[in-house]
Amino acid sequence: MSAASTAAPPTDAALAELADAGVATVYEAYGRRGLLDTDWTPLTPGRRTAGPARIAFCGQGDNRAVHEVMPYLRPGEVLVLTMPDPEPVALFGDLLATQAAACGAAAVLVNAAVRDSADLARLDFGTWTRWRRARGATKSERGSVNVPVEIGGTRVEPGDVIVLDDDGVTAVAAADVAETVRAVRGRVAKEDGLRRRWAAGEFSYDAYGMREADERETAQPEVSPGATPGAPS
Ligand SMILES: O=C([O-])CC(=O)C(=O)O
Ligand SMILES: [Mg+2]
Repeated sequence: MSAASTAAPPTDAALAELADAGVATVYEAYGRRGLLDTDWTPLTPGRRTAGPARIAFCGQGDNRAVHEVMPYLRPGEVLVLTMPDPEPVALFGDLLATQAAACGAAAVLVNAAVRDSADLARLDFGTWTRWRRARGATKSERGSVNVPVEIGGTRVEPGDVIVLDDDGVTAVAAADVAETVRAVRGRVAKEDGLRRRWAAGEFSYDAYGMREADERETAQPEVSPGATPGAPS
């Protein structure tokens, strides 16, 4: 995503609109960009949320950077945790989650494992993780905090808006949030209109001209190259 530092922080209203629209709609409205294109498990299915990224890039199998990033975490932010080569090591559990809750995190995204997952599921914020695994992280490598990272093929900068729901996770560059909210509104209105038509019995196959094109193609006799139309083959 683009440089976050120059963009004004997103408004609560913009974040609420992106969260309500959900991952698939935001990703489509953003021109099919920003998807953190890998498998995510939400610990509390049914939840939709959005917030600016607060990032810790951990050492391999190590969560010292998660401890280091915690004092930076602000209300409404999405804590993003990753490591060079994601593997099922628990970077995050109940005790770190208790700190994130006290800071007012909107969500936690763990590109590794979490543990104590039943406790995490009871908290006010949602946790999205690659794996659930008890395997413990070391606490010795410094890592980096408040740095860009790449997750699921998408570069995420601190402050980019992360949108999370049951479908997965997508990101919008901080500088593109206002424009994306407008595009999301357009898409939601368009889909509302289509939903009404489909509910009334109309078919997209007809409305999109697919049936007509298919029938036209079927009606045309197939002519093999070099053959004389009408001549027996
Ligand atoms: O301590 C850890 O490394 C992770 C954990 O289980 C917790 O935060 O409760
Ligand atoms: Mg624990």
